[in-house]
Amino acid sequence: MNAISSDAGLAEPHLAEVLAAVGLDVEYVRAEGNTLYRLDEQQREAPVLDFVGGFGSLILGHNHPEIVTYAQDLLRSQLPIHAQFSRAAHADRLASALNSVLRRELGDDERYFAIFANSGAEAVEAAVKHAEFDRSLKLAALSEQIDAHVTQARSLVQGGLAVPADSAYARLDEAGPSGDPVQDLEELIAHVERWNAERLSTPPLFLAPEGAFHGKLVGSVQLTHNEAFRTPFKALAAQARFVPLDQPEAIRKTIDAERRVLLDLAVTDGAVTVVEREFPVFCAFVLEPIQGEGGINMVTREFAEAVRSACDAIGCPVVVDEIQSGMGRSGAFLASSLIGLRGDYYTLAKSLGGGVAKTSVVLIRESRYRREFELVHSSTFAKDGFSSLVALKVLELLEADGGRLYRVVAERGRSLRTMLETVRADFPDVLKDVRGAGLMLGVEFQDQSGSTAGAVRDFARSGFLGYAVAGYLLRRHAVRLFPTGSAANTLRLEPSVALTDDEISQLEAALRDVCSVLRDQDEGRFVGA
Ligand SMILES: Cc1ncc(COP(=O)(O)O)c(C/N=C/c2cc(O)cc(-c3ccccn3)n2)c1O
Repeated sequence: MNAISSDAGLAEPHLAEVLAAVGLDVEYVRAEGNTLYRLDEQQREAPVLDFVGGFGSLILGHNHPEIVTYAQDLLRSQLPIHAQFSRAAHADRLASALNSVLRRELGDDERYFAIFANSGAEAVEAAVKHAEFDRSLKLAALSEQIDAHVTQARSLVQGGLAVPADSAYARLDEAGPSGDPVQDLEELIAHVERWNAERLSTPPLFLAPEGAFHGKLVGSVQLTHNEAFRTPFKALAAQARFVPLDQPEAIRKTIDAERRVLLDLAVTDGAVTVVEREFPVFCAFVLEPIQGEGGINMVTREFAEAVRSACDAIGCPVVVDEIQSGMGRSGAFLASSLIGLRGDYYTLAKSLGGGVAKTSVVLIRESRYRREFELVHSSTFAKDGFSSLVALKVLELLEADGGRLYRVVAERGRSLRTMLETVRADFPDVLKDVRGAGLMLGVEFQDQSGSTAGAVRDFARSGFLGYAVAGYLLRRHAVRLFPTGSAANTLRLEPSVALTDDEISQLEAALRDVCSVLRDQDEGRFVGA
């Protein structure tokens, strides 16, 4: 491994340089289950135990035999993969199957409408677009109500049946009635229309927890907390207000701080008054029940209840992003069901494609769904026959035998977590925390900025310790883990449900070794080949 050094005043190393420097830039030639294969110096296949798991895309593992065989049979059958503007029977069946799973998991019969896409971020974009479509229709209805009230007030004043109330003049900062109630009302109406026009032109806001990751496309990247990903593109899309995951009370404070009203006219007992109507500033609250890219952070039941309560109070939809935590990875189909969080929208992707197809979906509960949205949103490849049928097969495997695989995920997750906790207990000076649920776990390493091992110190100070540790584990133990851009000291573990005790033991030996090297501050071993 080539150490990197920011002490020498070199420009900050880029991730690609770091991956190469620590030996992570490996080409893999085959994959199955939890194993990737590289070629060694003799061009022979060498196994690598993979805990990255496609960043949560492989709950069934690499190239699951039933999925691969099914995909091969589909292609041989010459099924229509792209037959847009026809009855998308396979996508409809997939939507129906997803509804059955949600009905089972959520325990109620409300229907969810499916909008399919091709990637996780695209599903989030569709969710954001639908939420804004819904907000814009609400605003249009509110504006129509206000226009009707203005017309009514104008008719009554012109008919001598009403006059502006004294309190109305306070809005105009005027001494009082001019003697011409018709003229006074017109001034009042002009004030109301100016006020409302200014607010109606205000872009919406989103709410998301600190540490959020929802993709890197134009709209979704503004819901991603990592400033390096988000701030260069701020000008392109509506902004989010981020709330700390450990401060549920911050949600209402943030909402209150952004409160806006529209002005309306009311006529009571012949007096025209100005009344305030809530302006829907927030378009949606978007959150992951278990933050992945943010470093495996759990949303608590308390935070979930605060989100639901605050959003219900302002009529704002809750978008539960299960793109990484869903599809059984937590030990339930939806990780949010483990904390009692009921979404108005759910996004799914990654493992929905079974490790061989690319597909995603946003599911919107019927009471929130705007059917007109389908006329303004589409995608060439979404709902394609191949991906829809593969996703159906994935659901069939997950739901088989009364959800046996979810129970296996929970049991394998307990075994993996027990091992990680044991290693952390033996190396408290090296491992800081173990977090997560099911087979979505994270191990946070202690800061090593003060290490006497120069390379360890440099990597830690450059924010690349996690990648350096990952490089050591790959080079020395043929075990593959990664940190994420937003939590560089936390290695994430997202293996498939096929995880074996031997694979857990192999990981344990690797972790104990690297923890010993860090505890001993043994630079030679850390950077060795
Ligand atoms: C909750 C959630 N919502 C939307 C998305 C976006 O999905 P797409 O990537 O399919 O567009 C993701 C995709 N996750 C990507 C991801 C998740 C993660 O935990 C780490 C890394 C990553 C990628 C490269 C280097 C290091 N880390 N990438 C997600 O996890």
